[in-house]
Amino acid sequence: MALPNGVLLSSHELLDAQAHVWNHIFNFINSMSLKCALQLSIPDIIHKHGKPITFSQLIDTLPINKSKSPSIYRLMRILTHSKFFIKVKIAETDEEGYWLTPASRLLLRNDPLSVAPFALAMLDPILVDPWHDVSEWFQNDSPTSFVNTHRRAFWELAGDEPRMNQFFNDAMASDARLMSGVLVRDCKNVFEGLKSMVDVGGGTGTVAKIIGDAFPELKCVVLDLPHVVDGLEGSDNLTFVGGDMFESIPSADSIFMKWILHDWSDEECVKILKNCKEAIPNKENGGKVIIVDIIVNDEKEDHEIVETKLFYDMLMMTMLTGRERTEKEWAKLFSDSGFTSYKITHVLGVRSLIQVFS
Ligand SMILES: C[S@@+](CC[C@H](N)C(=O)[O-])C[C@H]1O[C@@H](n2cnc3c(N)ncnc32)[C@H](O)[C@@H]1O
Ligand SMILES: O=c1cc(-c2ccc(O)c(O)c2)oc2c(O)c(O)ccc12
Repeated sequence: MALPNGVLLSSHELLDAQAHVWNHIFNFINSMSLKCALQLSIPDIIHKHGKPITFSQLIDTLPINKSKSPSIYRLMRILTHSKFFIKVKIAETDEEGYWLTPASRLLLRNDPLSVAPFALAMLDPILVDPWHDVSEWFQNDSPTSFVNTHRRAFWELAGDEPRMNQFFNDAMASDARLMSGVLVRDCKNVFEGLKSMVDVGGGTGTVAKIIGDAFPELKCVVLDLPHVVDGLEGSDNLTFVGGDMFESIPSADSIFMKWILHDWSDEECVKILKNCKEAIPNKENGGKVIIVDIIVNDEKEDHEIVETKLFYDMLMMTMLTGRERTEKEWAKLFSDSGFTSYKITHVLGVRSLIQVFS
């Protein structure tokens, strides 16, 4: 069979191509099915049930119009296919029931590590609408597609929409809990021996509290915008400072930045990193910047991991002026800011830990 441009394809190739296109057209159905299950609290219902739940038990518990029950079967079928639920045999009755997978355990609402707030924030129309206008953004002079759609920057809108602000802060805090647990468990050596650390853009201090508790000798300072840290209480080894990382960063022998640099352009990152360098006065004594962020590496990695990183890159492009970077691009930022060496540790899933030295 020939395509209009004369390329010859077998029937098999043609049908595969069609399936590939359809799969991509409907990719959003994965996201929206997930959103629907979260809004109906299906993971929580199964968790509360304490053992695999049969279809009829699930229907009895769900707050739905019961005439729609057969459609729940279809929702559960696609979410089982995408590994959010599994079907298992229930020993006593020989019936089948739905049970949670590691992915849906992360969607339980009251779990400290819950990704549910992040999912609900990212799938809210406010954050989905700008995706419809990306091509328009390419053609005009708006800084981001988000600004093009909403006429104001992300933070300005978060300030006016309490629902968005709450979702976003909860989303950041749950990731911070998940990640700091892994950091103090698997990356102890990175923090051992440090006397002071500033968590730049550390939000409400979730990471600093967990690291500070694991290393009581370490004095932690959280620097964030005044409206974020105003009124927050510190502790023996934790203080909050309201300020602007583009102006100056308090002095310490180490600086920590999680999920900061990917929000910003190269020029902005160099400004922040130069301020970090200024803040570390005692360069002989092991001063360093500790970065937790994505490194794009499209050659050696699993397809799903690479795709997730590229999703993040598009997210940063659409919502903010940031980007995800390859190791080479990171190295250039470090040398442009006056640092001499860096060391990468890959222990944090999609993200990496980078230590940067003066
Ligand atoms: C993506 S969040 C990351 C929060 C935290 N590091 C985490 O990973 O959970 C970015 C943070 O940077 C803060 N931020 C934005 N602009 C800033 C500035 N100019 N100076 C200091 N902090 C800033 C925001 O308030 C927000 O808390
Ligand atoms: O939607 C997002 C928005 C922001 C964000 C907005 C304004 C800022 O001034 C800032 O510093 C960060 O950051 C994100 C992020 O870091 C993620 O990993 C995922 C999503 C987002």
